[in-house]
Amino acid sequence: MLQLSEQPRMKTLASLDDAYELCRQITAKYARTFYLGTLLMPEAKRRAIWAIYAWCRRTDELVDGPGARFTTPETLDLWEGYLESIFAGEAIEDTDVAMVDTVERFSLDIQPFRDMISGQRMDLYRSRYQTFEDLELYCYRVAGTVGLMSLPVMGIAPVVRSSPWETEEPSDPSAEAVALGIANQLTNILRDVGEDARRGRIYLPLDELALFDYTEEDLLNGVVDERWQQLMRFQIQRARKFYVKAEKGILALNPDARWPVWSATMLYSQILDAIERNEYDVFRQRAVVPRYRKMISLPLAWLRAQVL
Ligand SMILES: CC(C)=CCC/C(C)=C/CC/C(C)=C/CC/C(C)=C/[C@@H]1[C@@H](COP(=O)(O)OP(=O)(O)O)[C@]1(C)CC/C=C(\C)CC/C=C(\C)CCC=C(C)C
Ligand SMILES: Nc1ncnc2c1ncn2[C@@H]1O[C@H](COP(=O)(O)OP(=O)(O)OP(=O)(O)O)[C@@H](O)[C@H]1O
Ligand SMILES: [Mn+2]
Repeated sequence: MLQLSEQPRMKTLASLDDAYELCRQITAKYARTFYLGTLLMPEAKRRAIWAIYAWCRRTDELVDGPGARFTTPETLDLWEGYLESIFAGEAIEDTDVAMVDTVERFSLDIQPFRDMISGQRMDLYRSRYQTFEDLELYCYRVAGTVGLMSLPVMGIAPVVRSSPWETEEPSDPSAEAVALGIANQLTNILRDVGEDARRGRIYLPLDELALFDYTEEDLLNGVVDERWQQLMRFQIQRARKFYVKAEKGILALNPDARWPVWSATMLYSQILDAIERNEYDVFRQRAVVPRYRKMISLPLAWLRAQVL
């Protein structure tokens, strides 16, 4: 459970190596899908991603973790104050020591971090989304921001391959990084519909439920029928469009970041396939990607990173 220290400046902080080690441990413990991806990165980038992950995880825990019931808007104000300190070069807690270093090394921008906190604020007062526009804003804040935070660490390739006869839109790495975060978050939402419903939360847009003649009550009761399956097909199709947009951005990344990002993308998007295999029952079974599928994804991602 995250506890904000009350007299932060009184204690001795971790060394830089110990702080990064702590961030690695947090990532290994919680990021079942992404940790594998980070292991494929060069050391300096991998450490920075662990520091960012640990900060994101701690932010998420404030509203989603075991101590969440003690979190108020004031807790998030305090957390935002800690963030400002990190960007001013001053660590308050042990893992911040790694963040201060990462922020300086990769010249990170504070705005996506602030935006993530405002996304967590939404979770404090909101448990319903009327339209996809509302939901997309939430997804940008809690996950699209991760793309913007990670992009300077991953790095953009010096030369982006393109040809004069190219008719496609040019790549916009920031927008594509945001798209990957949104794709992941939509996947996460679809996988966790049942778990969230048990906490009284519905992330799927209510106007889209209505479009398929499916009610909030149906969802809270875990009804799986033709209406639900149609609704889920629609949601999965939309999430896949975000992955397609994101894939273009991977090509623009520095070559040493492409394999890990391809891996994370392929691993995470396969959760959608698992939902389909479960015939859209996200209430009684958790959609998981089998180990053997994860294992074959890594060499496949490597190949894509070489040729795409
Ligand atoms: C290699 C890689 C993809 C690294 C990014 C790792 C990172 C810094 C992740 C932070 C995740 C985090 C704790 C976010 C807080 C809010 C939250 C919980 C969002 C959901 C993540 C799911 O994590 P979870 O721990 O629940 O995972 P499990 O399902 O339990 O396995 C999210 C769904 C959001 C994750 C969003 C991303 C990883 C965005 C990735 C985008 C990029 C790396 C940009 C790449 C650049 C281009 C141009 C495409
Ligand atoms: N503080 C914690 N201590 C121990 N285990 C935890 C803690 N927080 C989460 N977990 C476990 O880590 C796993 C990943 O968490 P899960 O994906 O369900 O939540 P989340 O990532 O916070 O959700 P979301 O991505 O929707 O915000 C879960 O199996 C959960 O039991
Ligand atoms: Mn999780």
